[in-house]
Amino acid sequence: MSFSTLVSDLTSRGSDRADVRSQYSRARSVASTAATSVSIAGDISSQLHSGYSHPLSRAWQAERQLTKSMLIYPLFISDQPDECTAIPSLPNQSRIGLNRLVPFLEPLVAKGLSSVMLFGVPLAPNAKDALGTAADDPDGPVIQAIRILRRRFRDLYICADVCLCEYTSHGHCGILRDDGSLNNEMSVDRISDVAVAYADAGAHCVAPSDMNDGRIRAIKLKLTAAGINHKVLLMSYAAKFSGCLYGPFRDAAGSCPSFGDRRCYQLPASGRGLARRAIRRDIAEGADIIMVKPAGQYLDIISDAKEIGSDLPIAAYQVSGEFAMIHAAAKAGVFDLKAMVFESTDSILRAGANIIITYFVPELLTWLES
Ligand SMILES: NCc1[nH]cc(CCC(=O)O)c1CC(=O)O
Ligand SMILES: [Zn+2]
Ligand SMILES: [Zn+2]
Repeated sequence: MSFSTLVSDLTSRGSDRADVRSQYSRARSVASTAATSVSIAGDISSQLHSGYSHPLSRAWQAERQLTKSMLIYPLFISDQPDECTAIPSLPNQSRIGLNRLVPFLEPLVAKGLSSVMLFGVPLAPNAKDALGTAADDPDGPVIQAIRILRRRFRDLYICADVCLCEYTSHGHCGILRDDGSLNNEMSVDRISDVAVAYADAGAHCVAPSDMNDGRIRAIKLKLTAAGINHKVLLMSYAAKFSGCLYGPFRDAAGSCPSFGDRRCYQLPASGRGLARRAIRRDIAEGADIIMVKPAGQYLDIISDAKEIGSDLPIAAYQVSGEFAMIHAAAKAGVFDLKAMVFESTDSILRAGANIIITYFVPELLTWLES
């Protein structure tokens, strides 16, 4: 670090004057010793502070910069057509009914929104049962939303999350045996039917988040049998970790399990090897996109996914808990919201993702404008 960059670093960090003065004199004494002991010509490779305080020269350091086309915005579609209810644990996010969907999205599409991920929220009494029947109800929120969006927004890319937990009475991501454990075979059969129903309604991409073994292959086979495989991408939530970052989502979607937890089908936080196996397995089964979720706490897994799936797009889901944490910390004055959001998305891109699913999409569309 040269003397002048050290000083400009110190001043730009906003230290107060006295502080800067004392650090300045310390820097000067360091610099003067350095000047006598280091030959400038002999050690050029140690000089990394070559003037990147300018925003453009900072931007040039990035392998990839965030663009609007990398973003997918998650939406909670309610079965109550006129609903537009704020979700308390997810700042600025709402549950939206079918009648509110187009006016809600119009300004975002005008700002460059390119893709959404749909989650259905059945609120009607008796909407939930043991088989998650409402998941592929042709009049249900997801299938209807897909049809409306395809008709109204010609260029919008529509992804549909595929799972049963929003629709099952027990809140688990599949069909259960009498002893309460997941019946993998029945679950995969049901999940793959739901995926085909969403694809058939016009979803460009189906994204199974249930984690049942063998679902990627089953979905591919059924899409092929239905003659629509050529129209739809299959995005696998391949490396999905169980933890405490999904709480606000479960509030929003009403998908909290009524007993037990998701530990038998979601990965343990420490399970890097398991995640690598799941990524390899899902690629072998025919996944077109590999997703890692959550994002910020699992950057190494994103980088593993990029290495293992070097020929596939890699998506990262900055989940509800990450979003809520960043909001809460910004509100508490820990940092500036915008600066932190870009720091988080830069980290996700640096780790190797090229698609980011995040609740910050509306803000990012505004910030990426300038
Ligand atoms: N299969 C449900 C599902 N799909 C996406 C998320 C999490 C998204 C978020 O927290 O933002 C979850 C929650 C869960 O596994 O309980
Ligand atoms: Zn689920
Ligand atoms: Zn799930």
